[in-house]
Amino acid sequence: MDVVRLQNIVFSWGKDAPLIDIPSFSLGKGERVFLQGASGSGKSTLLNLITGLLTPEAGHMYVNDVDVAQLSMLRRDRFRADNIGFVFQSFNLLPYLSLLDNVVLPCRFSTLRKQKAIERDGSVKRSAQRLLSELGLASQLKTNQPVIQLSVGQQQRVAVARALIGSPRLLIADEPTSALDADSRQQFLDLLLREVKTQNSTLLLVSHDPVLGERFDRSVSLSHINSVAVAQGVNNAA
Ligand SMILES: Nc1ncnc2c1ncn2[C@@H]1O[C@H](COP(=O)(O)OP(=O)(O)OP(=O)(O)O)[C@@H](O)[C@H]1O
Repeated sequence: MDVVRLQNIVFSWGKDAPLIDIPSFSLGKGERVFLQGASGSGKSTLLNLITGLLTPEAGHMYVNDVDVAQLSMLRRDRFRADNIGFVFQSFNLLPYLSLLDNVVLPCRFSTLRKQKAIERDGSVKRSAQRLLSELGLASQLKTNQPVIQLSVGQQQRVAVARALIGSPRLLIADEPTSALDADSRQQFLDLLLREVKTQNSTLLLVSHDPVLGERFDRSVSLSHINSVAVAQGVNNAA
């Protein structure tokens, strides 16, 4: 079964010519896909379309067989909270909350993820503790300090635990390794790929670092799936 299926998706920013025109693109259940492309080619825009933060002008955007673009904004927000975990370049953690409080947040917004966390670990708190321990943050968990006191690499792992709690079917990661050095990048990827596999979630990760692509089930270049040629882009993903 496909977790994500795009059909004839067209999107433009304002009155500009289309940036995205994708006849067909899909992600299978449990598949881990690396997305690369020139700077400015529309990778982040595509991720925002898949998550329903942006609405296409035409086409169908199915996530778990639900056409996200057809949902009202309220239902889209609920659908996103239930089904999609995010890891952003800037983490988007709440700096003065503890690591545990940051990780449990998605379960406050999604009853489905809360139920799944409870089914798996007995409680949301225990699920957050398990993920943080598996991600190497057991000692930080004991002091449960505000995330602002953690290193960049540690904050990144908190962001991964938050994205994974309640086993969302789809994980979206936009340049999640850009703040890390080469060794830390590989370690971070080890953790992310392992956890995603354990949960049988589908992963779509965007990065400019083509070396990381070797670790994925499939590597996709946006220019290969997008009919629009973006001339102004600087191809730093070659
Ligand atoms: N909010 C916005 N309003 C108008 N145009 C936008 C907006 N966000 C992005 N764009 C434009 O869409 C194009 C694609 O941007 P996007 O961020 O999706 O590219 P990207 O491939 O993720 O780039 P990068 O690799 O540099 O992060 C750019 O020309 C950008 O200026």
